[in-house]
Amino acid sequence: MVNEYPQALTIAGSDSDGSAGMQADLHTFFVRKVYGMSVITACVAGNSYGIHDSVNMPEHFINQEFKDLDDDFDIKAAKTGMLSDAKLINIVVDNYKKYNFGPLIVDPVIVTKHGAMLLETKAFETLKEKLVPLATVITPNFYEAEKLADMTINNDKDVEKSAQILKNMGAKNVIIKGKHVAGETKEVKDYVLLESGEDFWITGPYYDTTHKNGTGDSLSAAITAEIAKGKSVKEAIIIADEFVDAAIKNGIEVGHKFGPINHWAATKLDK
Ligand SMILES: Nc1ncnc2c1ncn2[C@@H]1O[C@H](COP(=O)(O)OP(=O)(O)O)[C@@H](O)[C@H]1O
Ligand SMILES: Cc1ncc(COP(=O)(O)OP(=O)(O)O)c(N)n1
Repeated sequence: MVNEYPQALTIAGSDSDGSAGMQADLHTFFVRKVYGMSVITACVAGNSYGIHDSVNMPEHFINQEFKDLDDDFDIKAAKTGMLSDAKLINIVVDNYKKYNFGPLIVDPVIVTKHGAMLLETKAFETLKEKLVPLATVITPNFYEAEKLADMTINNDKDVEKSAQILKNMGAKNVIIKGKHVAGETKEVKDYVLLESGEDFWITGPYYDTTHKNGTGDSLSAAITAEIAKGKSVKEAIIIADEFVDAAIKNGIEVGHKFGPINHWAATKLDK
């Protein structure tokens, strides 16, 4: 017997410790029951203590990855992650426009929660001009929203304003992940602004844990998986938020410092 599963793509960097980047995306695709494929843009060497080196993939190799996937598969949705610099953003944008891989979920990865820069500062303008307008959904964290909207965010009204700025740049739907500071935050709040103009906040408990690497990757990958299965953007965002909440709440003990979230914890939420 041959089973059919929707196919989804991550266009992202590889994270050697498996907690974030493409590995977190593929863990997420797997437990959300979509078949995951990858276009590797860069490779990061690191572990639970931090990131220690990275290299970008050559242009000809990335072009070949896109071509090979297009030649053979029926990808229903795709997401972007770490793109390192303006050159990689342009390569990805050109390939994405050339092929049909469905709705694009843009996780505008700039910096990890432990402070490692994954995108050159001088590439911010290219990200805004070239990639943001292609986004079916864009998923910045608080810091990324400030950088992309070019404003300081002090309160909920500012979060809403930054989402509208991203929408005006061409992103169809926006989710801004709330600010959270260990020891201070009691509740996490993500703000959603949909293409229709409908907007809402998703709130949940803050888990004080050192095991939360890859939360943003997993959220955007779960949105991608649910859209690949045919869910609406609104349904996909709500399911993905629940999924990441359960994966943070039930962490797994791997490594000696900052560890991963537990994608298995959330399989019971499968819908
Ligand atoms: N400690 C936490 N407790 C509960 N939810 C969290 C926690 N950290 C992140 N989240 C949630 O995980 C998702 C990803 O957010 P975030 O960690 O800010 O993204 P990023 O990894 O891009 O910085 C959001 O839905 C956010 O609300
Ligand atoms: C290769 C690679 N890509 C992305 C990240 C950052 O992942 P993200 O989920 O956005 O952020 P953290 O929750 O891990 O801070 C990464 N670390 N490596």
